[in-house]
Amino acid sequence: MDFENKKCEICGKKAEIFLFGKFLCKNEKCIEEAKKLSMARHKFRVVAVGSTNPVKIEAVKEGFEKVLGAVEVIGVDVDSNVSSHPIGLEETYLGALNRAKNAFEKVQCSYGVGIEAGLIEVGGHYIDIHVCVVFDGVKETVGLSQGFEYPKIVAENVLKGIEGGKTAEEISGIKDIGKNIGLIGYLTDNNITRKDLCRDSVIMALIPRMMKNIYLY
Ligand SMILES: O=P(O)(O)OP(=O)(O)OP(=O)(O)OC[C@H]1O[C@@H](n2cnc3c(O)ncnc32)[C@H](O)[C@@H]1O
Ligand SMILES: [Mg+2]
Repeated sequence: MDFENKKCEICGKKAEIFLFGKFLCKNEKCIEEAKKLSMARHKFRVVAVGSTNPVKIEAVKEGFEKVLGAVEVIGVDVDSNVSSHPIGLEETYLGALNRAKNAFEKVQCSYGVGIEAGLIEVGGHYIDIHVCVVFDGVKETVGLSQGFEYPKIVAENVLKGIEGGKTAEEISGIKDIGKNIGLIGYLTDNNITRKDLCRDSVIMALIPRMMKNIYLY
């Protein structure tokens, strides 16, 4: 980036860095001021989630607040236009993208967000992964969660067309497990919950939207 003749947008001295969407000198006070101004820009924004699953809605709220600041999150029932338990990264991504775009169309919002859990196979192991897509009406950004290996019976049932959540309920004895701690919560004694996986995927999808990164994407 060319800093020739560029002035710090806070104090007017020679600019040496580009941060929070501003040319800045390296003075701590200027950097702090620019950070405050950039956060102030992210006042209440409406974010529409393409799901009514409380785990996903809460995860989107926490992920956005961690990265972009205060938001109002609304969950809406939309079609993913993929199977109920997608297999393969491509189909899972498509489900998340469709949810994000459909939610964006349904609600007057700044961002539409889709989170889709899918099953990916690697080396004969079946991994549960969450894909998040954030759509702003023009471009989408994408992120993935940590993945964990599904117990064999769960993976086999998904391949037979039985949603993972159903088998997960049988294994754990927890009704609607996909709408609370998730199979991952049961398997890890709540050290990691499904909300954590969903929130991670949201934060990953927001990296390209952080002020300091925008010009890199
Ligand atoms: O209402 P939606 O948004 O569809 O919420 P969902 O829980 O069905 O979420 P997905 O469609 O994205 O998930 C596809 C399937 O994967 C299951 N699933 C994924 N991760 C899970 C977990 O950690 N615990 C239980 N089920 C899980 C989920 O229950 C679904 O049957
Ligand atoms: Mg579902």
